[in-house]
Amino acid sequence: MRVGVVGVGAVGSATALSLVERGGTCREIVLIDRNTARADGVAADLRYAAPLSPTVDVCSGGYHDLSGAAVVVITAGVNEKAGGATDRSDHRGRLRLLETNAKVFADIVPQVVEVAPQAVLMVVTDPPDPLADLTRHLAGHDRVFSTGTLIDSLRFRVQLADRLRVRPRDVQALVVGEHGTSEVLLWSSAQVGGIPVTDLLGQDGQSLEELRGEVENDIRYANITIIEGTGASQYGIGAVSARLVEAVLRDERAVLPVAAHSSSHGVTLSLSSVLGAGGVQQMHVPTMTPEEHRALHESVQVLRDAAERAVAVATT
Ligand SMILES: NC(=O)c1ccc[n+]([C@@H]2O[C@H](COP(=O)([O-])OP(=O)(O)OC[C@H]3O[C@@H](n4cnc5c(N)ncnc54)[C@H](O)[C@@H]3O)[C@@H](O)[C@H]2O)c1
Repeated sequence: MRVGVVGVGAVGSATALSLVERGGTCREIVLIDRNTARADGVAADLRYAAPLSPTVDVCSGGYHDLSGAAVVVITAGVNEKAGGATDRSDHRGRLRLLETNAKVFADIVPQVVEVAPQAVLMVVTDPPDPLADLTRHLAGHDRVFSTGTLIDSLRFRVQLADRLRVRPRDVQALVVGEHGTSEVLLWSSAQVGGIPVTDLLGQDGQSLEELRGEVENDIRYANITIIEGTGASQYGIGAVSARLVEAVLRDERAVLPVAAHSSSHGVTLSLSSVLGAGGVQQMHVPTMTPEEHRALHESVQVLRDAAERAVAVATT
């Protein structure tokens, strides 16, 4: 199985490393970047690590090398730091990168689809959900999804686990909607060991409202906190991206909060999605309170506007 990664910056190289280290996910990884020297360098670096994993070849190349690829991961484009999207008070957040990265996608997607018409296309570049809508438009097919709110859901689980002093693996918690500032944290269904987390939190004197505010803030702006330290958020999303490629290649039908086009919402958003061969196979709306429904509705409006803008920018 061949997997392509287009955009070999911080996120693309972390994704490729995670693919190599997961082992057995794919047989061949093709790295493409407009900065060909960078793609060559990352491929050479990873090739020397590959003998420690089950058999996998890593190479750099051009779009023609994607022929026969089962999945192409798109991580090319400007990131939050370079694109000026690191201000916590700016509600647009990652949407500030929309216009610039829509133009990058107008360059990349047709070239990918020409050589790999059967490939599932996974969008990581920000803002990933409107760019996935744009990718569907440019590709002319529906085998497109974005990493969506899986990374946010993992962050939610980790933050809750810290406060509950349990391991994150045992916390079930979802974030749905936009991977961005309008995302919706589903507190009402967050559980540990079958117990609502809201029954367990706030027992040490801190009010539940205050604690919720703190957690929401930590998750909504986790990318900025990381960027303030390192310049780019890469390892978490790299691991997420490799895990999602694996779910597609193995036709796992894994239930994960990733984003695909929902015909009932008329836009790409994260819900409880079933991921396997061909990408997202089903999408289900989790049980929510009326307040959570309202917040999701607002997130959908944000995403619809952004998707329209992305298509307009890329096609004019
Ligand atoms: N979905 C998520 O949860 C998530 C998490 C972290 C970062 N991101 C996003 O991922 C993207 C990449 O971030 P990064 O930190 O790796 O950026 P980066 O600047 O390190 O790398 C981007 C790479 O894209 C390449 N590129 C740009 N235009 C190209 C084109 N037309 N064709 C081929 N290659 C091109 C650049 O040469 C560069 O190597 C950003 O949009 C960032 O915001 C998303």
